[in-house]
Amino acid sequence: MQVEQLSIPGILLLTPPRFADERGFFSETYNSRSMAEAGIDAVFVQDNHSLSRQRGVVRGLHCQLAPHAQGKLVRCTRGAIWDVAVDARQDSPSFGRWVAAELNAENGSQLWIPPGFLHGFCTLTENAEVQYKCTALWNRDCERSVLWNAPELDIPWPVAPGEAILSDKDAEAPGFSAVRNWF
Ligand SMILES: Cc1cn([C@H]2C[C@H](O)[C@@H](COP(=O)(O)OP(=O)(O)O[C@H]3O[C@H](C)C(=O)[C@H](O)[C@H]3O)O2)c(=O)[nH]c1=O
Repeated sequence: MQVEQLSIPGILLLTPPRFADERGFFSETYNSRSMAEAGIDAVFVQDNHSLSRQRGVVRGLHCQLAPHAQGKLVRCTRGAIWDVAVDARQDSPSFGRWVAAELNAENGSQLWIPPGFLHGFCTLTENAEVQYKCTALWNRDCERSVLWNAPELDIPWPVAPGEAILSDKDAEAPGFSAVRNWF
C-alpha cells in the first residue's frame, strides 16, 4: 500500500493496490496489518456512508470531543470529494492549520485523520458517496462544529460561499475561535 505523509504529521494519504483484470478490479480497502505497517494502530468501531447528490455539498467541519474523539479513515467510492482535516489540538505546532486531498472512486485513496482534528469535505461531482471508518461511536453530545469557511482557517474550498450546499447545523456553526482546549 502506498503511504504518503501529508504536511501535518499524523495525517496520511493511503492508496491500497488495485488488481485489475478484464472484469474490473479487486482491492483490499482495509487490512489491519497494512494499517499497522503504516503506523496506524487504531481500532475501528463504526463505519459511515454518506451520499451527497449535488456537486458543491459541504459537510463539516466536525469532530467529537473526548472521551468520544474519533479517528477517521475516509474514502470516496463514487464521484469525487475534496477532503479536509484541520488541526484542533490546542498545543499542536500546527493548531489551526489544514491539509486536504482529493479522494475519488478512480484513485481509491484514503485519508487517515487521527482524533484531534476537524473533518469536512466538499463534493466535486454529483452523487458523491463517502465511506469512512471511525475509532469511536457517534456521540451527539460530544459533537462539535466549526464553520467550514471560517476566515481564520483560510481554506481554499472548491466552491464559492454563496453556492455551497450546507445543512442548517453547518451553516450556523461558530468560527474557529470556538476551538479552545477541545483537545
Ligand atoms: C455523524 C452521525 C450522524 N448520525 C445521524 C444524525 C443525523 O440525523 C443524520 C445526519 O447527520 P449529520 O447531518 O451530522 O451528517 P454529516 O453532516 O454528514 O456529518 C458528518 O460529517 C463529517 C464529514 C464527519 O466527519 C462526521 O462523521 C459527521 O459529522 O445522521 C448518526 O446516526 N450517526 C453518526 O455517526
